[in-house]
Amino acid sequence: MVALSSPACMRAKKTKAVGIPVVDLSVDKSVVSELIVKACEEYGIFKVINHGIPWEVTSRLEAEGVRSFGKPPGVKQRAVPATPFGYELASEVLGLVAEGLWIPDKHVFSRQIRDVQSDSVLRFNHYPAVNNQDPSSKACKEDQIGFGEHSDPQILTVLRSNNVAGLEICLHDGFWIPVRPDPTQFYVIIRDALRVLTNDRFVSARHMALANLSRNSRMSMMYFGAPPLTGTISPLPQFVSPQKPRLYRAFTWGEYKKAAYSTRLGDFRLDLFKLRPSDDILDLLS
Ligand SMILES: O=C(O)CCC(=O)C(=O)O
Ligand SMILES: [Fe+2]
Repeated sequence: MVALSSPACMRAKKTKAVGIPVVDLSVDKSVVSELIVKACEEYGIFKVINHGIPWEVTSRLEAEGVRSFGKPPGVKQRAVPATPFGYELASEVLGLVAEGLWIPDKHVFSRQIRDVQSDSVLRFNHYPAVNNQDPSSKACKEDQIGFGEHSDPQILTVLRSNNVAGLEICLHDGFWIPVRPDPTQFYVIIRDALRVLTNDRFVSARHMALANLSRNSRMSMMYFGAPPLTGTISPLPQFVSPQKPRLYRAFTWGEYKKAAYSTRLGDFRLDLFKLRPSDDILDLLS
């Protein structure tokens, strides 16, 4: 399946040489948690190293993914129930996020994905190798989009790809930067629900994947950490003040998921849940 981009992303893309933050999980917790918070505020994405996930686990899962796809052409996606891949790492990162934000309840975020009813999934994307195309061709990049511009709706993503490039991230200032593939490490991407919980203190990075321009196929796997369908997503009191009024009404993950599936990939779905100055906050909270 090819996920087409919305017209909004057909504008010219700018790129700049900026590195994505790297977080070493083996160093002192207070240092790591501070770095993670900074990365979530400024980029909405970071790379984790020294994560403790054995290489055999990742490569076995990738081999399963490759087997499950077969060979027909086109970008394909396959979602399966979340396995331990990504789950432990996501929980650890969310604990560190709470610590870095000085929230006394260290499980305030990780609880959302640890619930037995959690709606988390594991997804494989496959971008087949290109055999008949000159990879250096000057074709417009927008014609080569494999997975269009979007932000992910859940809490956070743990992404790992093989050694073939394709993922790009949009920074605050509208610059797009390529995310260098690193099969031994993981990227963590902040998603819309975590952005809402922090009342926009964190950014949910818009990203896309280019169609494969390489002679090797690209395989990415992503753990999407999500709350249960009935789980409430609402700015936490710590992030709301007279200076920073509440930006969103409370909604359930089920509601947001429905909105995500009934809008186009590139739409800014959070706008549907934004409070307007005329909204009566007391009505919305009751
Ligand atoms: O395949 C990739 O690298 C990214 C795909 C993606 O953003 C998604 O599946 O949500
Ligand atoms: Fe995504």
